[in-house]
Amino acid sequence: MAYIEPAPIKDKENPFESMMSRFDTAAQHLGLDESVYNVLKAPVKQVIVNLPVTMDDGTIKVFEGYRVIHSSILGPSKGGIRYDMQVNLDEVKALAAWMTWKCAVVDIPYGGAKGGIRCNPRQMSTGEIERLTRAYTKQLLEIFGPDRDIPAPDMGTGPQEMAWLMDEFSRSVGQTTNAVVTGKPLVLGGSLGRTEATGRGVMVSALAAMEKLKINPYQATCAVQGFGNVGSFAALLLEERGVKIVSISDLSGAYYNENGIDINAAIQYRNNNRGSLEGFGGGERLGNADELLELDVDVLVPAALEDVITIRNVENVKAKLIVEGANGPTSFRADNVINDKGIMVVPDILANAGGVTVSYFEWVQNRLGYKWTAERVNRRSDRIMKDAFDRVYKTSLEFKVPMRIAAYIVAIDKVAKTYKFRGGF
Ligand SMILES: NC(=O)C1=CN([C@@H]2O[C@H](COP(=O)(O)OP(=O)(O)OC[C@H]3O[C@@H](n4cnc5c(N)ncnc54)[C@H](O)[C@@H]3O)[C@@H](O)[C@H]2O)C=CC1
Ligand SMILES: O=C(O)CCC(=O)C(=O)O
Repeated sequence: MAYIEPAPIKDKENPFESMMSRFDTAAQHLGLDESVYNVLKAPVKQVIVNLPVTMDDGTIKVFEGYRVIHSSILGPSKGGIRYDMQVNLDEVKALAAWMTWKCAVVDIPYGGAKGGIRCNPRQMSTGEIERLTRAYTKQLLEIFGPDRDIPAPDMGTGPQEMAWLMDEFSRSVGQTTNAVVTGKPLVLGGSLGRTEATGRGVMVSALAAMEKLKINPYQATCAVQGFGNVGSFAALLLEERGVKIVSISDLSGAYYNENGIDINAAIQYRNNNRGSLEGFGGGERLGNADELLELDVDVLVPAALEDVITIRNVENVKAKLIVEGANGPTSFRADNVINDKGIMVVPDILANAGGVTVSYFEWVQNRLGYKWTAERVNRRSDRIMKDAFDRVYKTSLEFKVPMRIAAYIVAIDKVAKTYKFRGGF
């Protein structure tokens, strides 16, 4: 079988390499046959678009956008759109593949995709972001569709961008088509519970893992990197269940309070401060924001970007449990050290799957023309997250592998079996 050799250590990690390394290990455990391996290892479609946008000063700036469909074997492809200066094809390819595995782990009928535009939304006006979003949608009209490829928010995007995307798509097809995108504002057919869903899933999987590790939430400490959609809700919901959040961070820096940070106050501060924790007084500022990753806490929740736990700092990580709110926060070269240190990792494709799960509920509600209560959404997504955790935990015992490889085994097995039954791709 044509497995990829790990590349030599470089200055910069490559998330696609990290994804492939875990995929290869899981494929070997499963004894995946070569033809299926070859089908699953590469994305089915990679689109790069140039997006000319008139800026507020009248100049025209051209942005590069991407949409990668990794697989549609389980159903229409699903995955967020990221606006960030680091967006590049390898990153989007990795994120798209993670969506395939994520949807399979939680057993929802979607394939995997991801999109992104290399831009800095914090330096753009609302009008510029709207024009950029509409230009991206126009270029991808033939890719998107409620039964083809369904985008959602990711880093740097939220309900407003999804609303513009939905509007642009609807105009082009001549009818309101709200099921083309999820993570919409409630008035446009968004689902109750979607905003909190990813952080809520992080909380559910963290509590399930703490139970296995016999960590009492009421005596546990936690540090959360990233205070956007995922990090802030994960922190809030863990705090509500008794966990003391001693440190939080965002682009402005990291903040530490040994008595526990008041997360509601931090959220309010951020909301009134253009989305930033800059100047937050509820904790002392750490000299270097990355110190947060090395704090002596029970639980570490990386909820910002890829490759923050790497071979360079993993020896210093002291947490007993890492729950990956972000996609790809741990590079594959750090895996062995983590395993040797006996740290449990609830991997991204399991821990942050609450978001796509409630996106699925949103799509179902849009197609039914019906709205579920928040109680129904939360009850069903909590059940799905807990069942997925138990499935992965059981597989890790059965195959004697860490939770991350177990999650890939569960996912690849499901996609491979579906592929074999369908055939003919
Ligand atoms: N939004 C969603 O539903 C889902 C998001 N994810 C993943 O979760 C992660 C975060 O996404 P969102 O919360 O949606 O993004 P967001 O844009 O709402 O927030 C990102 C946060 O990370 C912070 N950040 C950026 N660079 C940082 C750094 N170097 N150190 C510390 N903080 C930093 C930002 O300041 C911000 O607080 C991403 O990896 C994303 O792919 C995964 C599943 C679903
Ligand atoms: O909600 C969705 O459809 C996808 C969210 C996403 O991009 C992710 O889970 O990484």
